[in-house]
Parts: sequence; C-alpha cells; structure tokens
Amino acid sequence: MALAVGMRVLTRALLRPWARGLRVAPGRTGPAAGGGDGMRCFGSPRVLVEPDPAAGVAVVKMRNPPVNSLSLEFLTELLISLEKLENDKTFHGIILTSDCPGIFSAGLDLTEMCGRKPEHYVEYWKAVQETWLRFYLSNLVVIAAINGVSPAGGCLLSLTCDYRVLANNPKYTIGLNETLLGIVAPFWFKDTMVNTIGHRATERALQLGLLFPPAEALRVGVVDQVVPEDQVQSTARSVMAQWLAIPDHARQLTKTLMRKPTADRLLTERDADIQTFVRFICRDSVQKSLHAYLEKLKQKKG
Ligand SMILES: CC/C=C\C/C=C\CCC/C=C/CC(=O)SCCNC(=O)CCNC(=O)[C@H](O)C(C)(C)COP(=O)(O)OP(=O)(O)OC[C@H]1O[C@@H](n2cnc3c(N)ncnc32)[C@H](O)[C@@H]1OP(=O)(O)O
Repeated sequence: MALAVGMRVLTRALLRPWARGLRVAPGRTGPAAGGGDGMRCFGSPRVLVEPDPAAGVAVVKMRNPPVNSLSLEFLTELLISLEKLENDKTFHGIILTSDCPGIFSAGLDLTEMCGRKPEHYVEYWKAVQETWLRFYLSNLVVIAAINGVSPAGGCLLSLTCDYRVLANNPKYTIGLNETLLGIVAPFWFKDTMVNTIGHRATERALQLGLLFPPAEALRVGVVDQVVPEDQVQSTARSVMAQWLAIPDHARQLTKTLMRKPTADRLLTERDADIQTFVRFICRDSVQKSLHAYLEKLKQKKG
C-alpha cells in the first residue's frame, strides 16, 4: 500500500513536463565504466551516473549548481536514477557524491519553501518524504562520499546511506542546523539522527543546530570515517567492496530489520506529516525567518 503511494508520487513526477526525457541522457563512456565494456554514463541534467558494471557499483554524482540544493526537479531526478539502478540487476551498490566543488548539498531548496502556494508545499514535501523513504530503504548498499559542506537536508540525505566517508576539510561541516533558520527538523529527520548518533547527542545537536567539522562529526558518529580529501572516492570504493562481500539477501534483510520501524512511522503518518509541514511553513513568522535567512545568504557576497 505504502509502496503504491510512493509509486504514484514518482509516476506523477515523471509525467511533469520537466521530467520528460530524463530517463536516459546517454553520455560519454564513464571513467569507471569497468574496463571499457561499453556501458556509458547516464543520468539527467542534474544527476550524473557513472556505472562500473564489473564491480556492480555506480557512482551517482549530484550536479545541481551552485550548491546542490534539493529542489523538486533535482529530487525527482535523483529518485529516477535510484529507481533505474535498483531495477538493473547489474548494480548492488551506489556511491553518492557531489559534482559541485566544496558542496555535498546545501539541503532543501529554500526557494521551494518560500512565498509559494500551499499546493506547492504539498507537492514539494511529498517529494522530500519519498526521497528519504527510497534512499533509507534501498536494497542497494549506499555509501556517501561527502566531498563538501552538508547542512540540514544534505546531512539527512547522507544519513540515509549505509556508510559515510567525509573529506577532512574544516569547511566541510555537517549536521541538522534547522533551528538556526527558525525551523524545526521533522520527527523523521530526528529519528534518522537518533538512529545514527543516539538520543542525547541528537538532542543537543538539533536544539543547537550544530554543524560539526570533520573531527567532531567523527567523534559524535555522524560520519563513519574522515579521510584526506583526495582519498574520499577511493575509500568509498574500498568500503563498498567490503559491504558487497556480504551475501546480499542477508545484508538486505538485516537493513530492513534495522530501518523498517523508523520508516513505518513516517509511512503511517505521511499525510499528517504533510499537513504539519504545510501549516508550519505557511506561518508568517516562519516565512519571515526563511526570507531573512535567504537574504543573509545573498548579502554575504556583497
Ligand atoms: C513542529 C514542526 C514540524 C514540522 C516542521 C516542518 C518542516 C520544517 C523543516 C524543513 C526542513 C528543512 C531542512 C533544510 O534542508 S533547510 C536548508 C538548510 N540549508 C542551509 O542552511 C544552507 C544554506 N546555505 C549555505 O549555508 C551556503 O550557501 C553554503 C555553505 C551551502 C555554500 O556557501 P557558498 O558561499 O559556497 O555559496 P552561497 O553564496 O552561500 O550560495 C550560492 C547561492 O545558492 C543559494 N543557496 C544556498 N543555499 C541554498 C538553499 N538551501 N536553498 C536555495 N538556495 C540556496 C544562495 O542564496 C546563493 O544564491 P545567489 O545569491 O547566487 O542567488
């Protein structure tokens, strides 16, 4: 039932004008294309997929410049790429990384949550929920190669992965900083963080909107490994090999066992969660905070 709802959201998204023609955008043969067996890079305008069929792995590169903000279009393209890889028996694992220098993802796209109509907020929030559910419950091994800053929704996306490797650069902070924007991380953001670093550490991190630099992120457990910047991709590959050495069915069932109760909570409260989001985001005070935050970002330059 829940899956059917998810499929409807995805199908509706695919029917949108901007989503047409996204299914395959054939490109150059990937550098990681498994010894020239002819499998090409594919993807969409904002998501580049570099397949390595010999290894059973695809590198999914987010490229929604300037900051990989998670807009509706971008989320839809990510979902399409994920679905395509999941439906292709060649692939057992994905490395999720960024093609935007210094930025993994700036999180949810603030312009999707500012000055829009309630119907838009409904559509956007459904896509955010769907992305979280799909990545969190993916049967594939998903490893985040975090090569840039990763606030809020960017951090959440990495928390859906099975393992996080972060580049050791003090600028590459990671965390759920929603309170700094005057907004609140929904319960499933919070649950995902609690499952990763525990209740007390989450309570502190979320209330204070902490963005952890690499050493702190490792200490608290937001990431699993911190490595020199030029070793992020190779480390993600070695870790992937380790995870893929485990019998797939046993690993997948264990993942489901661990994650299903958290996902079920959102699945059973999905509509209520949308209503909560829309009510919250439509408040004058919240809109003012978001506008002010966006303005601050823009003024930073000038
Ligand atoms: C009871 C309540 C229950 C429920 C509540 C329900 C829901 C509410 C919760 C919703 C959850 C939200 C989670 C989020 O993800 S919110 C987004 C949080 N993101 C951030 O705080 C990051 C903001 N960005 C930055 O800090 C910097 O941009 C960054 C460090 C990423 C990069 O810095 P850099 O100097 O390289 O670039 P900038 O010049 O700052 O930015 C370039 C342009 O990009 C625009 N920008 C940046 N971030 C975003 C974004 N998240 N969305 C949209 N646009 C973004 C920025 O404004 C610049 O634009 P221009 O000036 O070039 O037009």
